[in-house]
Amino acid sequence: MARVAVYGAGSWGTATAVVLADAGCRVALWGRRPELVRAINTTRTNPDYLPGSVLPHAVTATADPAEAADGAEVAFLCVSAQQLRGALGTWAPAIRDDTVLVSLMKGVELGTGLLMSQVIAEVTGAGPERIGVVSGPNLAREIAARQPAASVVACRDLTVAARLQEILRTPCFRPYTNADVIGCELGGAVKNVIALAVGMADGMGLGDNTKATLMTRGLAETSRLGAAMGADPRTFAGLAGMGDLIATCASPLSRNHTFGANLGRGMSVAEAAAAMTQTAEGVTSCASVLDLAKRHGVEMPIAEAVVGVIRAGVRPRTAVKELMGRAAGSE
Ligand SMILES: NC(=O)C1=CN([C@@H]2O[C@H](COP(=O)(O)OP(=O)(O)OC[C@H]3O[C@@H](n4cnc5c(N)ncnc54)[C@H](O)[C@@H]3O)[C@@H](O)[C@H]2O)C=CC1
Ligand SMILES: O=C(CO)COP(=O)(O)O
Repeated sequence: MARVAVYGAGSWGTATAVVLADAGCRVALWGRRPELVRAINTTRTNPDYLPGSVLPHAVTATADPAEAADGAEVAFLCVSAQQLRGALGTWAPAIRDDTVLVSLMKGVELGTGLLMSQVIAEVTGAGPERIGVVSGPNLAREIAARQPAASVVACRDLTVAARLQEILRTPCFRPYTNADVIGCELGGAVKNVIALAVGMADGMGLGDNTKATLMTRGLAETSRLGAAMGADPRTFAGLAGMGDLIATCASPLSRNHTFGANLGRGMSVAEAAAAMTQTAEGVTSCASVLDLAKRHGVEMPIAEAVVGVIRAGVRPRTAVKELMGRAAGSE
């Protein structure tokens, strides 16, 4: 039985712990707050982040990073993207040198423009053969309810990706391997920004033509950035690209979509933020995505419009007018 650790007992860390336990692993789930850890171990649920889902007995929560790391073949990392660097700095001394480090996150670090795999490499010094990513259309509540879904496990070393695939595979969760770590991470991070835009469209009462346009052109700008960063263009047509974009933009369960919809209905950014109890990564990562685009000389008009709304107080209706007023182009 593989022993694994999941660092971060939020909604996705907890849902992934369920998948891993279903796949036959013994799972140590690290949580920051001892009271939540106690609640998870005594009620077999995560009342704060995944209420209603019963956790398998193979999942044990702990607030001690060393206890979580003990004997772990893989450490899955899942806090909000801007918190990874600091949190990993505290976990890393407890984690063995041969443990594979896997990001479950979908964001880009502000200031550095680094993807989560790159932050992991920088903080721990781990090589690419020890760093993986899981990304795909995986809304936590549907995964925890064991609805059939697929995902991508990416690692530059495909032997490691195949091992991760084995560790995560269940009758309800089907991971595909990919060596394109950067493409998978970009697909996940940028779709959150596009989901904010689609949410705004929904909130403004706009229909399916508008949303399809945002999703398709959003994927086009994601692919342009990916090409400039050396990603494999095929990744964006797959689960970590189009798949996740569709799920997130279509689902009322998506926090990014919800945040955008609240803005579209007329809430201010502060009001929309106050209405959230969980992470909507696109709200912070939109600025780092746009920063990456500028560094690579890539045009990302939808991401730019989202940054305008979130950071500069542009009204969503004005952002739509600006997008529609851009110079005509070819597809
Ligand atoms: N929820 C979902 O459906 C999915 C989420 N993701 C990604 O997973 C990442 C985490 O998201 P969720 O689990 O959904 O967020 P969440 O808001 O449910 O949980 C965030 C977790 O991070 C912890 N945390 C925050 N700051 C911390 C710090 N400084 N030190 C230690 N822990 C800290 C919180 O206590 C909480 O456990 C995001 O990048 C998100 O995009 C990816 C796939 C699906
Ligand atoms: O990444 C996700 C689904 O794949 C979850 O999206 P949200 O973070 O918008 O809820």
